[in-house]
Amino acid sequence: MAFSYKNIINSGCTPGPNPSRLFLGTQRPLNSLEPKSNPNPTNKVNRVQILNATRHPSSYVASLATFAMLTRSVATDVLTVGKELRTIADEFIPREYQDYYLHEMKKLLVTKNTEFAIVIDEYQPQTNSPDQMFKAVETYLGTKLSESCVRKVNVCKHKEILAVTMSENEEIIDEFDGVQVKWRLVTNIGKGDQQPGSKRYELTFHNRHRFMIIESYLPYILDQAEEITASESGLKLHLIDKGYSEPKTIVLDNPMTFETLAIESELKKSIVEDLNNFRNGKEYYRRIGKAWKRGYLIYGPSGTGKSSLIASMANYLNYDIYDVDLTEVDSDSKLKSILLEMASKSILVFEDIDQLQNPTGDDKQSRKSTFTRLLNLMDGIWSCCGEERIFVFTTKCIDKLDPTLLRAGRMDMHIQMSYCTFSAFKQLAFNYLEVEEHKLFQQIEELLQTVNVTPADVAGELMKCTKDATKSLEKLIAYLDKKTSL
Ligand SMILES: Nc1ncnc2c1ncn2[C@@H]1O[C@H](COP(=O)(O)OP(=O)(O)OP(=O)(O)O)[C@@H](O)[C@H]1O
Repeated sequence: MAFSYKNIINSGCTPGPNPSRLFLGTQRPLNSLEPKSNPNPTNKVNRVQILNATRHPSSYVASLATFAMLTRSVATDVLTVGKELRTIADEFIPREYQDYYLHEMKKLLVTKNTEFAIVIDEYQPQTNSPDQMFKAVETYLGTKLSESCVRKVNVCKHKEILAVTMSENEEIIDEFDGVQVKWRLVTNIGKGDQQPGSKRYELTFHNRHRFMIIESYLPYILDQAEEITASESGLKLHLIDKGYSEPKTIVLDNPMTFETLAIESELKKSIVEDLNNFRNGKEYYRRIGKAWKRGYLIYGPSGTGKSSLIASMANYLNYDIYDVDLTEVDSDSKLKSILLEMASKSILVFEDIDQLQNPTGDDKQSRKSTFTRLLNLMDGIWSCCGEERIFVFTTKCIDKLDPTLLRAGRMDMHIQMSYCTFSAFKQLAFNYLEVEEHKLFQQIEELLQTVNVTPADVAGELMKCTKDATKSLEKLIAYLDKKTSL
């Protein structure tokens, strides 16, 4: 699980207001998160604290606590600190109290030195684009807030839901797998690479749980947030077009499903089976060492249901759709950002791909290079980021496509959307007129064998008179007759 763009602070290594940021995942080995030993563990300040203490046991503890905090900043090597403590205890603390003090001291040191913190910024430092993990944490913590407290409530216009968020500097304790963690929301003051006024979540927990937190808790939050979002607002359609900085997101309001999609039942069955295999294929993809993604090429004339099929897939899998207008995505970095920011369990759609490959007009060169970049990206490392990704390419004309794009591995399944067949018509008649059989069906079956009409054409005719099935079918027959005579 790669959290390549998450900032990690090891507070045991570098405490204080300006902690250094380390990277997890492929960019930095995990052992680099181990505390670094300090070359100079002794420090005069610590001794001053001890000398100022009174001889009362609790005062020693208070002073030693200060000592522990200061020592933490100069000597993170616990063994070295332990030796120092013994020397100090011998020198300044009455023998009968020494064991007690050392015991208390050890507790303090263990507590302070083993705290581990992860910072999740609102924006990614390089691109300034919103961080997915931040959004996920916000969504997840929204469900953890106590109802009795006063909260900031955001009303999202599109979604008509209330999003409850944490107040600044508020702390929330969460528990996962028996481990307690603490969340805090903080505003950045604009130091380093962060925008002033932007927010960050700080997650702290015991050092010994850091692998579990990174490998299980954070992915769990991502999953939970996705589920919460999907259940609250339905699926989303993210539109990525001109001037892309952040996708425009709208609720996907296409009710098309595999039940209502009018295509041959055998084809429908094979698509659903393929999607099931993909969705349940986590272990399989891991075992064969391949990124968990699948490419579909959907081709057919306008109005045969390519977009309807994509909506059916999204509704079936409960995946968001990212609709990318490649003609407007004019640089490598934009394409990379799209792929990186796309949530897992999503469908990335590139429509009318033949137009990119066979461009006409002034922007010929730039479109061609977009196409080449896309091919490279699909095969490259960027397409491996995230999991459960589906790529869908559509074209009205498969013959115009470069064979390199059709290669297995890029396009795992080719789906042809055809003109309206009789069985597709029966599905449409059921959708629009709620009839399964009718005396006019035979005539329509014969006509459909002689004329090419799309399901969109047929649907358009049937919609004209939905209250009277016979009248509606007669209108359709008249339309088909007219087409035949052309
Ligand atoms: N196979 C189908 N099953 C059910 N309805 C369909 C089908 N094909 C088309 N329709 C109806 O026609 C409308 C337009 O179809 P759709 O946009 O899916 O076609 P398309 O092939 O994507 O067209 P284009 O290539 O022009 O984008 C749909 O909203 C739907 O109402």
